[in-house]
Parts: sequence; structure tokens; C-alpha cells
Amino acid sequence: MTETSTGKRTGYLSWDDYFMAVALLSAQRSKDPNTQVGACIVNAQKHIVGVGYNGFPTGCSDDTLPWCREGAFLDTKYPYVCHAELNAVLNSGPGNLTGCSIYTALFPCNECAKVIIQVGIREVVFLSDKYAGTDSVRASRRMFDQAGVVCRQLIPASSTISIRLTENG
Ligand SMILES: O=c1[nH]c(=O)n([C@H]2C[C@H](O)[C@@H](COP(=O)(O)O)O2)cc1CO
Ligand SMILES: [Zn+2]
Repeated sequence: MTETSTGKRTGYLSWDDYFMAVALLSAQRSKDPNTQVGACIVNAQKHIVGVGYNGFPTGCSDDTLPWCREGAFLDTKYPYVCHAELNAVLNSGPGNLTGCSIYTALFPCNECAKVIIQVGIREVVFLSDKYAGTDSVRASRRMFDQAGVVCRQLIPASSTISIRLTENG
């Protein structure tokens, strides 16, 4: 690790990369075999006020509800799964979210876009836009545009962050 003339460590995470990494770490809790999404809500003081990932509602078993993508609607995950952005909002503390930013691994769907707008979040920072061009994402973009919510895709400083969980080795 290099140092500046003051001895300050360099190579530390930027705020953007840090908050996105928190979102991605949260996504590692997801049981979805196809798409793991995490979201992290940050206020104007750069405090994290809510984190979430995609999963079934509390009390609804990860082991009995389906994780499939295809088949009869009720036999897929889609009617049951709570999206990461919704969970991040619902997991946030008592303060209001007006003026906050949300960092999310995936560009929000139209249902999450409504929630994001209605709680007063003003900025969406996303990594993947793999569903760009779908009606859901087109509706999200239309609503974000009209509501004045700024969306930007994060270009991280590096493609990986490695974290050691043990002291040695
Ligand atoms: O913004 C989102 N946030 C979010 O948590 N999700 C979740 C719902 C599903 O569990 C998963 C998407 O599944 P799939 O890519 O297999 O269709 O990601 C999906 C989106 C975008 O659709
Ligand atoms: Zn959503």
C-alpha cells in the first residue's frame, strides 16, 4: 500500500465504491439462484440508513416457496420475492428518506421505482442494467425522469474487492 507525504493511506475505497460494496455484500445473503440483488440507502451525511437484498417475506420459507423462473406464475419466485430496494426502504430506521441516494446492484424495476420516488429518494446509483429495454425498466426510467430522480451507472475503481475474514493465511 502506497502512502502520501503525510503518511495517509492511499488505495482506500471511494464513497461510491464503498456503498455499492455494502449493497453487493448484502446481496450475498440472497437465496435467489439466478440474480442476487443488494441495495444500500445513504443519507446526505453519508450515513447508511437502510440495507436489503432480494428474498421472501419474513416467515415465508426459503425452503418451501419456489425459486424457479419459469412455469405457472404461482410456481415461480416472482409473486413472492421482495426486491432488494423495497427491503432496503422497509429496513431503514425511523428517519425519513427524503434526499437520500440508493445504491443498487441492478437498475430498479417499476414497482421499486414507485417506492423509491414516494419515499423521497433523489438519486439511484446502479451497477447492472441487464434488463434495460424491458417494459419494467422503461416504465422506471419514465417515472424517474418525470419525478426528477437522477440515475447514474457506477463505474467502480476496480472490478473486485477482496476481504480477508481470518487473521492469517
Ligand atoms: O430491481 C430489482 N431488484 C430485485 O431485487 N430483483 C430481484 C427479484 C428476483 O429475485 C431477481 C430477478 O430474478 P431473475 O433475474 O431471475 O428474473 O432479482 C429484481 C430487480 C429488477 O427486476
Ligand atoms: Zn423491484
